[in-house]
Amino acid sequence: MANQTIHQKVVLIGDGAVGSSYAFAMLQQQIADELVIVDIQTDHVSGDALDLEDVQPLTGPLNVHPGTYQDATDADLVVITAGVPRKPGETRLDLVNKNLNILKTIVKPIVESGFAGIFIVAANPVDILTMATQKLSGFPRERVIGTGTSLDSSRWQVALANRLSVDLRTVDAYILGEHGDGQFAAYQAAAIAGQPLLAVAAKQGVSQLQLTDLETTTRKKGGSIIGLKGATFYGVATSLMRLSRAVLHNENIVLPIGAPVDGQYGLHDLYIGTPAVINAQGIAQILEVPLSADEQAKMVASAKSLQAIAADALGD
Ligand SMILES: NC(=O)C1=CN([C@@H]2O[C@H](COP(=O)(O)OP(=O)(O)OC[C@H]3O[C@@H](n4cnc5c(N)ncnc54)[C@H](O)[C@@H]3O)[C@@H](O)[C@H]2O)C=CC1
Ligand SMILES: CC(=O)C(=O)O
Repeated sequence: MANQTIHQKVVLIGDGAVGSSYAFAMLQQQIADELVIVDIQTDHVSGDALDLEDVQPLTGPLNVHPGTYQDATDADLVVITAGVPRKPGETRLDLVNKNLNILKTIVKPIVESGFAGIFIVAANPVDILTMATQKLSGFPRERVIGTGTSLDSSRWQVALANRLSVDLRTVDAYILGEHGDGQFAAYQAAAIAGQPLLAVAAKQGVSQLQLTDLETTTRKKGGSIIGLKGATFYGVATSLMRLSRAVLHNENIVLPIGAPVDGQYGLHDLYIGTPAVINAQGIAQILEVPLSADEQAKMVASAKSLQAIAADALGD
């Protein structure tokens, strides 16, 4: 990784709601030394960089400034949030062609800059765009990370903590599969303070049907927020910040991501939501969550739907 020990540099592509929230989170958390922001709306980026630099006296130095794709030449991370967001009633998959065309204009000049770091992708449909980033860049798969079901897992953890009245930090539970309608909760492996989720729920009189309703609400939460305020951004921006920290601080931490499965769950040749170990090399290890037969069938169905879209959009 370029300049890992000397000067950590991140290039953010896309300074909209998600991108600017990510930039703010990076400044709050003091994660890199330099943050370069690139967007076709150049005046907006200039204004945002000036606005963001005033955070520094109260947090600490992080050189934030506008830039170009050429800035990726010595960057450790490129974070892609550029794209058209989902409109009310639109699915993430409706976005595929629009955002694929935008992605093509980004990845090529980044690679041509000599970038030798790690890509993190959040633009939707994120599983397809992450796969496309890997293919267009020709980078090793472990150096291209998608946010996958990171946001969905956060939503699920919040929902479980609220429903079961437990401290959020004791909830160990993941949403797997597509970041979209094909996602599902992995119940067998889920735990609250080390106790199986299903046992804790049963003890509190919460039925599987009620958990399934909660899972449905979680799946629909993005759409609900978009219906109310037009977009969602704080959750995924924080997922991006957390992933950035895991890479830049070489954390070896397990996080839910969009991962390039290679035999896990019997799947190959796609990015899909599952936990993985993240460190300075990118995806150090993809973890396979133990699934029930029903959950495994959902994983395969989710993969099939993503592969069909990838075949249409990417010609695979
Ligand atoms: N993976 C996830 O969990 C989530 C993903 N998203 C996705 O993130 C993406 C961004 O969402 P928002 O920030 O809300 O959208 P936004 O419309 O606020 O921002 C998008 C930004 O991309 C910029 N842009 C467009 N084409 C560009 C190009 N060729 N080069 C550089 N910049 C370019 C636009 O000028 C704009 O500033 C969308 O695809 C959205 O669906 C949003 C929430 C959650
Ligand atoms: C927009 C989006 O992908 C979400 O909030 O889940």
